Amino acid sequence: MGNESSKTSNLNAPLLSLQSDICNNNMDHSSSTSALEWPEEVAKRVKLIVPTKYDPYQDPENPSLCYIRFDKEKKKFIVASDFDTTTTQTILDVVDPEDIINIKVEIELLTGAPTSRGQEEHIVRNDGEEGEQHRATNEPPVDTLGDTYGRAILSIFAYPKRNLSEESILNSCGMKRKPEEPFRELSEGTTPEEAVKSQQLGHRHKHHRHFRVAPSEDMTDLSTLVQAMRRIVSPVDSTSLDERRLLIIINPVSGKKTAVDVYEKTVAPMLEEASVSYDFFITSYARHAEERMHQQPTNGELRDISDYSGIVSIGGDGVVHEILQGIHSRPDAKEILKNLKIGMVGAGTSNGLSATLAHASDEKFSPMDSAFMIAKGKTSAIDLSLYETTNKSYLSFLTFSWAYIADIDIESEAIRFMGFLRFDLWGALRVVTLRKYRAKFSYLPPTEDRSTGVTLPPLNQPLPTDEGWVYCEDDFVVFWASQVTHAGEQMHHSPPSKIDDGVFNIFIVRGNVSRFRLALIALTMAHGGQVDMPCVEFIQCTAYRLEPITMGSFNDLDGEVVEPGPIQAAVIPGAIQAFCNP
Ligand SMILES: Nc1ncnc2c1ncn2[C@@H]1O[C@H](COP(=O)(O)OP(=O)(O)OP(=O)(O)O)[C@@H](O)[C@H]1O
Repeated sequence: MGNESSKTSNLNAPLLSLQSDICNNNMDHSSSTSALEWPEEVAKRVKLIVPTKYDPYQDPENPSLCYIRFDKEKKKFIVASDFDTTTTQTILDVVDPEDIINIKVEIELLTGAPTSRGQEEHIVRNDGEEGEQHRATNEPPVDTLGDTYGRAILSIFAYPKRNLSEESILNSCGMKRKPEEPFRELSEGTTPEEAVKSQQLGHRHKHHRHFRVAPSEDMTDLSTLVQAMRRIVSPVDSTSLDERRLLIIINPVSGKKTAVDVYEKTVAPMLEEASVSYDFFITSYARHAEERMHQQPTNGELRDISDYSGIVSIGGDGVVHEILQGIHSRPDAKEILKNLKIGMVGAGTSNGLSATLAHASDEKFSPMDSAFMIAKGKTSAIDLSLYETTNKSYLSFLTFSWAYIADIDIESEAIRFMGFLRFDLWGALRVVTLRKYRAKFSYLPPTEDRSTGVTLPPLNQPLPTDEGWVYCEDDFVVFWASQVTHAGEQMHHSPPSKIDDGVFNIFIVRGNVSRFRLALIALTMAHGGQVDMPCVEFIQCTAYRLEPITMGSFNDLDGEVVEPGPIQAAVIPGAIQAFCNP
């Protein structure tokens, strides 16, 4: 367990002459109103050199200048040749603050006499992008090292959605990147809602911007500008970015065994760009992640998880399940849940939590899109639930299934090598060999106030008769209780669910269903098409108890087999924060 590695990004090390406030992240996030306060006069004074990719023919001895302004109405940063929006100007670039994970001032070190050129004298570049080279350092930006001197680079680390080429970013905001063209309003017939919607498509991809700052005696303006930009980029993140420290848990055997690759190529580089510190470890055996959650001795080489602001898993839902059971076993579980944030980068077979968080945030499902949400740092409360079987209790985040779905999930383990296809094949088999299971099912419908959870009597004691509980006994084919919309990246099985609605949505098909109808339901449930079909019910409740009469199925909690027999559950509303942006 001692094989944990630590990464603390130092890319934001303070520049001597710029004062640490340019580079540190101690931002005042106290109110979203202050987030939109834009230092217009200061921004006019910060002159940037137009990158050669925008103007390849400019004179390097006398380069053109540009400025960053903030369009409050459209909520976009605009890089333009002029500040005056009423006169002719060139819009060079438009950057959506929502796409930005960090803004830094870095120093490019050069040798030789300072000139306005210097492109051919660059030293190192740290992000592997095309364009002018630079590197982050805490060296001073003046000539203090013999013939070495530095110049400031303003870097914007952004991940717009893939379908937006540079041109279409501009178009979606109604601004074309034509030289000498005045600022344009949204093109005819395009509503602001449509422009926003057009950005809700596509995967994210890396599109960073680097601007050389024109030499200036006074760097305070640059500091003020960067801080204002940062406030707009993350106005409500109460955790200072400096305080963020994540524990990344990687399951190398999840799904197609890509988790280590996903970490190295996608997650680690993005966290470093976002200046997030983190420790990571690769699991060596089943339940390794669960063990890691146990309290660490204070003198040990590992940090206790209470020292982290968040835990991120790279793998499947099984790792998240382990993480939650590990936390659940601690005496300080309540405190941990209150303070910890969780994130998931799906690299397993199903990836239900990751797909649900992406869906709730209008993001696509992919490692890059999930890593973006984690690096961006926005969080929202999600519900968890407490399940109890005869001898054990569990913290759950995803689904409980019994009968048809549990049989498919657990029995198809035998053909695990087939990936997600295993569920389709086993599903078809189970339609042919249809099984019905009898059970007593009791549930508590939600009331107006869902902010506090329900406390249930022990499983061996009767439920109250006078508090609105509904009781039934029936044959069931499908019994699938969810707190998430997706049980997997290709399984949008519970469209009525919301991550923080304080209820279970229980998808039920009773024993009177025909094979043909069940086949239709099975074919459509991957995209939620079963919702309005005959024989399909969605029951909302804040707590329930299931007492199987026909034995033989599995109790499948979050994709893991738990103790068979009677089971009961209650929602824990908004129990933990998750990295997402609903
Ligand atoms: N190093 C390891 N060797 C063997 N098993 C491991 C190791 N690390 C974790 N595990 C186990 O692997 C199991 C499956 O992991 P995980 O859920 O990440 O992948 P998956 O089953 O492919 O995805 P999903 O749960 O989304 O369907 C977990 O139950 C966990 O206990």
